[in-house]
Parts: sequence; C-alpha cells; structure tokens
Amino acid sequence: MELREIMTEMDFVVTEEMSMNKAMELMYQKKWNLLPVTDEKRLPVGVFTRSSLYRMISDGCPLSTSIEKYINHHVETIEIHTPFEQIEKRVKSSKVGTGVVLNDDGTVAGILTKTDMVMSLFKSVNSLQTVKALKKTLETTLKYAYDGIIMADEKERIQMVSPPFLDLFNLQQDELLNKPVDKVLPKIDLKKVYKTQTAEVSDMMEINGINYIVQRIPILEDGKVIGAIGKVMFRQLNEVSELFKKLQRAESKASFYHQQYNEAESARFTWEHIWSVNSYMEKLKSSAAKAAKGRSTVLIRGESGTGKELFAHALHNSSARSKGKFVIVNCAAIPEELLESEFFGYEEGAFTGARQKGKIGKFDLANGGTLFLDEIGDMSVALQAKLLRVLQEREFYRVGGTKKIHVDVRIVAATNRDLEEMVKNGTFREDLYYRLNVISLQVPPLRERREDIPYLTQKLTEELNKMLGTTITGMEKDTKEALFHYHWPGNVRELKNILERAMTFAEHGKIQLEDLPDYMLKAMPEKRQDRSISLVENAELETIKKALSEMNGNKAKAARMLGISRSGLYEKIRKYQLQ
Ligand SMILES: Nc1ncnc2c1ncn2[C@@H]1O[C@H](COP(=O)(O)OP(=O)(O)OP(=O)(O)O)[C@@H](O)[C@H]1O
Repeated sequence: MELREIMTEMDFVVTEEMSMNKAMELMYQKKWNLLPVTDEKRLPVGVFTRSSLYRMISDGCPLSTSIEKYINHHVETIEIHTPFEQIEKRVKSSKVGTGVVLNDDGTVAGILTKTDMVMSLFKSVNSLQTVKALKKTLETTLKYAYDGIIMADEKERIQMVSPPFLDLFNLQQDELLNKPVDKVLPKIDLKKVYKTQTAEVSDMMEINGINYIVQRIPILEDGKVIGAIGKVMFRQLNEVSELFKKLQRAESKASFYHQQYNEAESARFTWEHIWSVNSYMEKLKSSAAKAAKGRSTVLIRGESGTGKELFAHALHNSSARSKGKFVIVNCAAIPEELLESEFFGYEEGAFTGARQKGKIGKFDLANGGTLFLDEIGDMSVALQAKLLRVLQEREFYRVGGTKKIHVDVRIVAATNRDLEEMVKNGTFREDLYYRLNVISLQVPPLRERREDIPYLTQKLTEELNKMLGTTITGMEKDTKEALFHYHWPGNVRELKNILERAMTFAEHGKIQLEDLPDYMLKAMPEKRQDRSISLVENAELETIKKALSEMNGNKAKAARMLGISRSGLYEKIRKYQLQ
C-alpha cells in the first residue's frame, strides 16, 4: 500500500503570516488538529496545533493576530515513499498523533494521523483470519488513535476497543470484549451495518457534555459482512467547532449584552443545581427548601465560593414568589454614596446634574419577588439603619421623594463575615442582625465535605465540556488525589476555576497533574507511606477530628455538626481508634 493512499492530502497553504482567525477556520473546516506551516516554497517550518490555538486564546490575542509566535518548530515528518512496514513501526512508537508527509523534494504533501493508519489497516483486511492476525498491531496503534474505535466480528461480538472509546463512555475493556455489541452498546447501533452492508454516519449525540458522531463501517468479504467498525469522532467535533463558534460569539458585543439582559433579574438555579453527596448539605438543602415556603428573612452564611448565591437562587425559585423578580445587590461592590439610590431609587431632579428622569430602586424592582443582599456585612452603619427601617415598616421614601412607597419584598442575605464579632465591635447593628438572622443557613467549606470533591469534579467537568467545547473524559489518578487533598480556600468557585483552566490546557483526553496550577502542586502533601486507609477514609477521619476539636470533644454536638447519628459517630471513633 502506498502512503499517498492513506494520508490526507493538503490542498491549501498555511504560512507564518496567517491570522489566528483563518487558521481556526481551516481547522474547523478540515477537521484537522494540526496545520503544517510552510514557507513560500512549501517547505515545512513548523506546525500550528490545537494547543497553539488555545495558547493564543488564553493570551487574549485578537483574531487578526498572526500565528507566527505560536508555531511549534518541532515537526514529525515521514517521506512519501517510506515502505508501509516502516510507517507502521513509526506510528506505533511515535508519541504524536499526526505526522507531516513530505514529497521527494521536501515539500509538504499532507498529513498522516494515527486514525488514518488504523483505517488503512482495516482496508487491507480481507479475511477474518487476517483480522485476528492484525489484532496485535492494531491494538498498539489503537492505543494512540485520537478517535474512539470499536470493532466487532461476524457474530457481532466486540473484538477490540480503543482507550479513547473507553474513556468517553466510562467503561472498562472487560465490560465490552466478546459481548454482543447491540446489547452492551445499543446507542452505537453497529448492528445496522450487518444488515445494510453500507457505511453511514449517525446524527449528533451527546454524553457527559461531549458531542459525538458515530461512523459505522462494515467489513465485507465476498459480499458478506465479516465484521464492523464503529468510529466515534468527538475530539475534533467539540474542540474545534465549539471553540470556533465561541470565539465568533465573543467577538459580537451584541450577543454579550443580550445575554446580560437575559440573566438579569431572574433566578436561574434550583436545588438540583446544588451538587453534593454530603449528608449535611442534603439536610441543609431540605431545610432551606422548607424555609423557602415561608416569608421569613433568610441569612446564608459561609466562606466565599461555597455556593451561597446558588442557595439564594434556589430559595427564590422554590418559593411562592418564584414568578416575581429575583434581584441581586452586591453590597460590597456598589460605592457607598450610590448604595442608597441603588436601594431606594430617586425622584426626578433629586440631585443637581442627576439624570432628568427618576430611577427605580432595587426594592421597587423586587416588589412581589426576592431581594438578595449579597455581602451584607460590608454595608455601612448608616445604610444599615435605613435598611432596618424598610425591613420593619416595609415602606420607604425615594431619594429626594416625599411619597411613601409600600413594598412586598422577601429578603435573603448572605455574608462570609463574622457578624457576631462585628456586632461586638460596633460595625454591624445588633437590631439589624436579629432582623436578618431569623433563619440562618451555614454552608460548610469544601474541605469539610471532601466527598463532594470527586462528585463536583465530575459534574463540573460535564458542565464545562459543554461550555468550553472540550472533550475531557476524566483525570489521572494522581490528579484526582491532588484535588482531593488540597485545602480549597476558595471552595467550589476555586475548584471550578482550576478545572476550567486545566481543561483548556489539557493536551490529552484526561486532565493530568501538569495541567494543575503550580501553587496547588506546591501545596500537595508528601505521599503517605501508610496506604492502609483509603483517601475517602482519610478525609472522613480528618473531618471527624476537626468536628470533635471544634466541639471541644462533645460527641453529641460533633455528630450533629457532621450530620450523622451519635451511634454512627461512636462507630467511626472505634474504627479509627480515636480517643
Ligand atoms: N454545590 C454546588 N454545586 C454546583 N456548583 C456550585 C456549588 N457550589 C458552588 N458552585 C459554583 O461555584 C461558584 C461560586 O458559587 P457562589 O457564587 O454561589 O458562592 P458564594 O458563596 O455566593 O461566593 P461569594 O461569597 O464569594 O459571593 C459558582 O459558579 C457556583 O455555580
């Protein structure tokens, strides 16, 4: 077989001067992950890859920037007349997924991907025996193929499957090998081609936030189907096409404002959006859902990034006021002198130089709905007095106004400050504190519910795959451990940010240790010598120790804090020999 028959020919030219926009468009149209860059004589000077593109985006380069500085000058090349056996050997040992094919005169002819190679091997198959003989070769090649590939024999039983396929569907090889393909993978629907004997491509499907399509190819011998191949394409689809769309969207300011407009004044989240497997969190959610039904003011406490705002959204959505507006005021973000008019609005001509027309305040806006006062601990004492009056009387005056305005607003407030301490030192009014603190919800920090880390990681990866258009199927074991042991001062927000960063930079389908920020890796503890207790047990032990010390050894209180029964706690104390 000739290399020319299996490679993908390059019928266009990419030079160093090409803009990022054009390069991206080519990657999208051609579905290539790598573009060979040449000089004016078509001699190779480097390659522009998906990670080069990501680097340009993360550096904030405008779309018109030339790709020159982001070219990788290391090029893996293959001469066009290389014998097939040698190509096979090179492909198997090479770490890169795509090679650049050169003509005899050194100019670029095209590219050869590992998937091209696998498919070519199938083309040369002409009997079932050969399929079996090729198995070893294919398995090694498959290991590095970029797409998910599955192969079934004439009895429709799975004979081979590539690692990206297993990653995408979160399956182990044993669960598939020798099993009937339509039983274990009905969605792939490979059975079809045994009947139709013709290759076809599926519609777009979705799993874990990742879009994919399946190409179904029958292997024919003497007019009979002796096997079938399913090729699941997902990486190119998502990474290039979504990125392309996203950038185009980002370019359009109009769409940005449109989105802002849509998001304002409506609560977007419900209890289902608060992901947790921690028993205390589950209880907190159900108490909050009960509180939502009443009229009382709710105060949500907890460190920054723990999900207080999410709780406020869900509270509003499950209350009788869900049809009304959900208005957010971040008390720390508004300048002191504007806070009053933000809250209460102002009458026409209230200030010299003010806008001619009056302005409606947040209290007015939230009438019939919920007003979420975020960072309430950061409000000045003077404004606290005014807020207290509205809460007591349910009435207020606009700035510069003389007419009393009556409102029906439910207040949900949140803070990460120590309000009790602030009351003591006079920076927070005691009477307002009691007004707000009718129902109080304490959202625990992430490090005190470590079992949520793997769960949130999985759910956030799915969400981010959709948002970023990436195809991350999981992470390496040591990376999971690093996340698990980190102390998470920024809580879920920090976890989300770290995942977003890692998913943007991950070169492979799985997040690796090197994709995590340096500051996190430095904070990693030395590897434990004693592996006799599992990571989850270790976290449980740490959480119990902390609860006991916080409650000064009072087991009943510690059990309540942990959301477990007293006997449950005693059992754990015995298990970990804690006294
Ligand atoms: N349990 C959770 N499930 C899903 N997403 C979460 C969860 N907790 C927090 N998040 C996400 O983490 C980010 C921070 O959450 P949020 O803004 O609600 O925190 P906060 O406690 O209000 O923070 P701050 O005090 O800094 O305002 C958001 O993107 C939110 O969607």
